[in-house]
Amino acid sequence: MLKIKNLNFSYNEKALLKNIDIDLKKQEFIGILGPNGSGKSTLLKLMLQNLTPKSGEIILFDKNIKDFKLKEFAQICGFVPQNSELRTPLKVIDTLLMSKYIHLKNTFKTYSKKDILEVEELAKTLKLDGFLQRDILSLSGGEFQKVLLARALLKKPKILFLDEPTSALDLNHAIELLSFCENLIKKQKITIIAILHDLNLASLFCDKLLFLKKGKVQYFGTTKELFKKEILKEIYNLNCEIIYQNSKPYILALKEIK
Ligand SMILES: Nc1ncnc2c1ncn2[C@@H]1O[C@H](COP(=O)(O)OP(=O)(O)OP(=O)(O)O)[C@@H](O)[C@H]1O
Repeated sequence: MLKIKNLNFSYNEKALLKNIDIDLKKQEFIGILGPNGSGKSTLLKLMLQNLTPKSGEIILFDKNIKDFKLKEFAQICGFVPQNSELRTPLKVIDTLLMSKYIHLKNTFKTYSKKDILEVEELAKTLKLDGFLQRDILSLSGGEFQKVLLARALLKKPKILFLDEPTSALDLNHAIELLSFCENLIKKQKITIIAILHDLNLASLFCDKLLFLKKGKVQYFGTTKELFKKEILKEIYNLNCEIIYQNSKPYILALKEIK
């Protein structure tokens, strides 16, 4: 579904992403993990064509992403950023309706009753219905993050890219949001590619993990394959114990004893 072939990227003269080769299957929940500064967001930006590789190819549904028409690419790929550039004082309902703009055939036409119903229905599912008339700038971090998710989903994307989607959420809301995303894989047959920092949330939700370190794909596999003490030490310099619960591995981080 998404293949990356020998991709290299640098912001300046120093190479950042080096010889990235990835082959991702559709309808999976893929987690991109790795230490701060390892290149996770940069890799996501390259997949979304916000950056251009120095060399290599990104192939989506058998087509090089640079050969997609911009509108088609924007329809296929939904993106939930870490911190949105949305700084305009807009109502939540207007922010959400704007994401339907991409589906309007005639851009002079306005939104239909069906669009408004769809927005209201999704808002209800995400427990955002009480916020539709609020200014987006007045929302809490967690509420705002859910608006960004709703905005991405209204485009009905085939792939949903999430950049630390739970960073502003407490554990209960994080699990709620990721469970909602997980259900989308089954119900709407989408693929999810998410940057996550929380290893235990990754264990709960991800089918596969990609561990980046210093701009290289160090490991790609399931949590059962990758959640090993030596691998986590190598990637994060983390001392930990691995605990199994319902056949899923969880990480118990340890403070180093000197
Ligand atoms: N526009 C830029 N110009 C120069 N360097 C950049 C730019 N954006 C990011 N970098 C650098 O590239 C490296 C990788 O950044 P990136 O944001 O991809 O890492 P990350 O793995 O997502 O980190 P984090 O977990 O901290 O969010 C970092 O050293 C960062 O400082």
